[in-house]
Parts: sequence; C-alpha cells; structure tokens
Amino acid sequence: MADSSTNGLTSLARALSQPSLDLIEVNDVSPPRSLQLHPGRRRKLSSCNSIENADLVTSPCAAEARVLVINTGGTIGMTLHEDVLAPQANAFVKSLRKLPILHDETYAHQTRMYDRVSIGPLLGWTGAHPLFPLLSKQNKRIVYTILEYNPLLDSSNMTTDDWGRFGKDIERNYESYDGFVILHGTDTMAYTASALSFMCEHLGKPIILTGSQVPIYEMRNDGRDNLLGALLIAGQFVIPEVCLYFYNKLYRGNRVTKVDAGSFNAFSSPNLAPLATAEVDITINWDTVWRANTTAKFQVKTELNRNVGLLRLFPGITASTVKAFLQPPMEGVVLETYGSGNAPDNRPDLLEQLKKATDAGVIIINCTQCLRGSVSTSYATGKVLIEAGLIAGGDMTPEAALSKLSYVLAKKELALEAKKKMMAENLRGEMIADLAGAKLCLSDSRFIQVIAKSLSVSCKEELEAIRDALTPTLACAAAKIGDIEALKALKEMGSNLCLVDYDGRTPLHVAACEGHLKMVQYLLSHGASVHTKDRYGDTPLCNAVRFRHKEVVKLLRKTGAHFSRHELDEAGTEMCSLAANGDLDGLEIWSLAGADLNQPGYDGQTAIQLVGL
Ligand SMILES: NC(=O)C[C@H](N)C(=O)O
Repeated sequence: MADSSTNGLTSLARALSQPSLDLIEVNDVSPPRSLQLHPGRRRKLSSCNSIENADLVTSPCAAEARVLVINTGGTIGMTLHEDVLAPQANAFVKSLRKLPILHDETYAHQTRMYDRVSIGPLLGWTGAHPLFPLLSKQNKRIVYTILEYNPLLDSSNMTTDDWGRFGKDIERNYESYDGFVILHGTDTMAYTASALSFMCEHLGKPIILTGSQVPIYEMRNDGRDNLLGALLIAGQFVIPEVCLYFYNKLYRGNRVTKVDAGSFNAFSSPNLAPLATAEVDITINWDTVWRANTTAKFQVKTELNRNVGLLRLFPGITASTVKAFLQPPMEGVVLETYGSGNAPDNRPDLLEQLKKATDAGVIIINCTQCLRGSVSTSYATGKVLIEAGLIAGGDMTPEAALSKLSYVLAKKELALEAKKKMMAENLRGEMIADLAGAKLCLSDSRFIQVIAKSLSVSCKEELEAIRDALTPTLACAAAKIGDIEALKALKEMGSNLCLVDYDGRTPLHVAACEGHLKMVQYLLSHGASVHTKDRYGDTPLCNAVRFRHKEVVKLLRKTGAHFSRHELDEAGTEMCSLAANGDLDGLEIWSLAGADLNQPGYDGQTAIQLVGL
C-alpha cells in the first residue's frame, strides 16, 4: 500500500506535468577549475574515493535541466547508531536509487550508454543526439548529480568554513547546472541560507537548501517531499536567490528561522510571504522574487569575519555581562532587544557600555526578539539605542543580521562608516529598510509589491486594488520630486496616472505647482487631463499660475487648459491684489494663462485701473 508521503510526491510530480528525475552520484569531489564541464563533455574524476558512478554528465538536451545536489549531511541522510541519529557516508544515494520517483533507472542507463558511445565526438558537441530520448516539453527531465561531502555533518557541527566550501563548489560548477540544491541539517540551516545569500554576489540561478526532520529511509518521512520539491523548483524555475524549501514552501533563505523541532513544518518566514508554494500547482510568487539587477558576474565571497556575536537582552542583565561581551576582538554584535527594538532607558550603566563599544568601532545591530515585526523608534526605550550608536536592523532575523555582519565586516576595502551604511541597507531582500530614515525610492516598482506583501496580499485582484489605492499618492509624490522614472514604473504596473488622490489632485496638479516642465510634458503625453479640478476647484493651470511657472502655463495653455468658472470668479480680486502690490510679473502670468486684466475684483475695480495702465 502506498504511504501518504508517496501520494504527496505523486501529486507534486503531477503538478509539474510529470517531470522525471535521474540521479548521478559523485562523492566528496568537486571538479577543479581545469575540469569544468562543458555541454556534452564528460570527465572522469580520478580522485574520487568509493565512487560508484563518478561521472558528471552535462546534457545538451533542451528538455533537460541539470541540478547539482550537494549533500552536506543532516537528518535527511542519517541512520540510527546506538539509539542516536548520525550521518552515514554513501548510504543516501543508495537509498535514492530505490525510489523510482527520484530516480529513473531506464533513463540513467540510456544516458550512460549515450556517453559511452559518444565519448570521442562529444568534445565540443552541442546539438541533440539520436541516442537521447526525445521528450516533450511537458516531460521536462531533471538530471541531478549528487556531490556527497566527507564527512557528512550534523548541521550543529557546521562553521563558516563550511559555508565557504558550499559557495565555492557552486561557483566552480555554476555554468554546468541550471540550479543547485544543498541538503543540510535543519538546526543551522537558516544561518547557512542567510550567509550564502550574502556570500553569493550577483546570483542568477536558484540555490535551494533543504533537508528533513525524519531520515529519508524511514517509511513516514518528509525528506522525499522536500528533496523532490527542491529539485523540481531548482530545475524548472529561474529564481535567482538563495532559498530554503521545506514542507511545500519555498522561502527566501535570509528570511527564515527554525521554529519547530518536532514538526515537518519546521521553518517560518515571519516577515516575508513564501516565494513559492507547492500545492496542486507550484505557484511562484514572481513579484517577491529578489533580483540582483546587475551586469556583474556571479561570484562567491568566502571571506567572513568571525568576531561577531548575538546578545539577547533580558531583564536584569548586568552591565558587566554586556561589557565582557563587547570586548575585543568583538567587531560586530546583533543585540536582540524587546518588542519593536527596545531596551531599558533607565539603565545608564548598560547604555554606557553600548555607547563605549560603538564609539570604539563595534557595529551593533538592533534586532527584535519577537518572531515577527520590525524595530522602530516609537518608544523612548528604542530611541536610546539610536543615541548609543546602534543601527536599526529593520525586520531582519537575527540569523540574517549576524551573517550579514560577518560578510560586511570582512570587506577590508571598506571604511567603518561604509560598513555601517551597508548594514543599514537592504542587500539581498533580507530586510525592509527603515523607510522613515531612508530616502524612499519611488522608481523602485517593487514598492507597491512590498507594501502588498506586508499586508499579506497574495491574489492578483487584491494586488490590483492595493495598486489602485496607492497609485495616486505615489504618482503625486513622484510628480513632486520630478521623478519621471517612478511614473514610468507605475505606468508599467498598469497604473492609471490620471487617478486623483484624497484631495482630488492629480500628478499634473502637483507637477504644475512644482514647475516640473518635463514632468508636465510626460503626463500630458500619457493621458493626463488639463481639466481635472481638485477638491478646491483648482485646475493644474491655476496651480502653475499661483506658483508662477511661466513655461508650464504656456504648455498647459497650448494643450487647451483654461481657468475653471470658480477660478475665473476669483481671478478679478486676485489680480487686483497683485496690482495693488505693483506685482507686474504676477499679472503677466495671469494674463498668459488667459485671464482678463479688465475683470473687476470684489469691489468693482480692475487690475488695469489699479496699476494705472
Ligand atoms: N533535522 C535535522 O536535520 C537536525 C539535525 N540535528 C541537523 O541539523 O543536522
């Protein structure tokens, strides 16, 4: 009888139009640089020990995706020894070969046969090969290679050196694979995922960490589902992020934390919705996917500073504990504070130690102890930490903040101030930076999406509703600063730039007030109306007149703008007042805008009479 997890696997596979999987195994060996693989080329790795099939095969078939699986250890491949779970070398691949859903023996055989036959002509070969089975587009085949480390580790034994090794192995094999899966213990997986997200600069392919709570050899286990889901996503979707896949969800790696030691649902991403969910369909939340937005090449930075630490505040913590913790060689600390980033403001002894450390160049990041939420300065108890020189960690997890510190502090080329600045910036989607302090970049079209995410909006209709609600305000804000790029970004999202804000004002009103001629031109050529009146009955033309932007007035007039009736009613009095002050420039603009200088004011006098023209 099929167990329930097998049923889960079956539906997952069906959801992806039944892609099939093939496994090739490599033990604890990474091809050196000179052995980098090219399409259609096979290399024998002579230094492999205890390897059954030590061939790395790159397939030229378009319907194939290649995934490199790095097995670092963790429960997924553990067995029981003397009543405790521990990793066991070479056991994992053997058991995978017995799972048809994870290994298509027929195809594996054909692949190897193809290689044997074609080894000579294969060098430099790029086209399809007759011995390769032709697969339909729906039948995408994911060929994965397992690189098993020696020794395999319980993730509690991992250090920063291990992270560097993972990164370098991916870097070496980067061009040969479409995606990467790292099998890893769950205990420190969030730390590794966070660290790799920073270490992997300009990433363009998916790197997915996964593992399990129960070994894959056991009848009821989560390892098969997790591995299958990670493989299918890594092989089929170009999600250029370091992610973590667990219990049918793909998360951004630097947003997760392990929250449950006894559940299959072991991870949570409290401040960011999953990047993908694997249910009947695998749904990728493309709006949330982080992109490097770079023209630079992928590289892995393995330099990490280990003089960093996590310090959790608790009521009654002594100043001497804090002092001891902050002593050299400590260079960076994540202070886990209460609630929205608070610490006692009635403890000058404590605050003094923090201030002394930041003055001495220790970077201290303020992160909340809460699972969800962000640090802010809403309380006096939060503000004192800013005064003590701490940097707000936004909504970063402590794992992300710590590994970011480690990565940033290792950048020897940067001065302390630059490192601090980097810590406050959002580098890989690990935080929503402090919007109050930061200059809001409206041209970042992710802005609305970020807001939608924080409101837990997921469906298209809701997203559109949020967009329509926010567009007028954002467009007006963009118009105020003359940011045409921001308006373009809003337009690309399908926003209507003619929508009015809560005061009935359009971006054209605002741009006219500010005198942004190019912005006015852009708006007019993208459907803005010169006739829209705000809640005060004012037109963009009248706004431009009041703020004396002659060129804008001319352009609006050319486009057919005219005063509204209400504006005309008031024009006589306004012009008389200008005339009384001898303000000829003011009068000239009213005249340019089409006002009649002979129009009487409230007392029957005209501007012409008043200036004695
Ligand atoms: N579920 C697991 O993988 C826990 C294990 N102790 C590890 O982190 O390696």
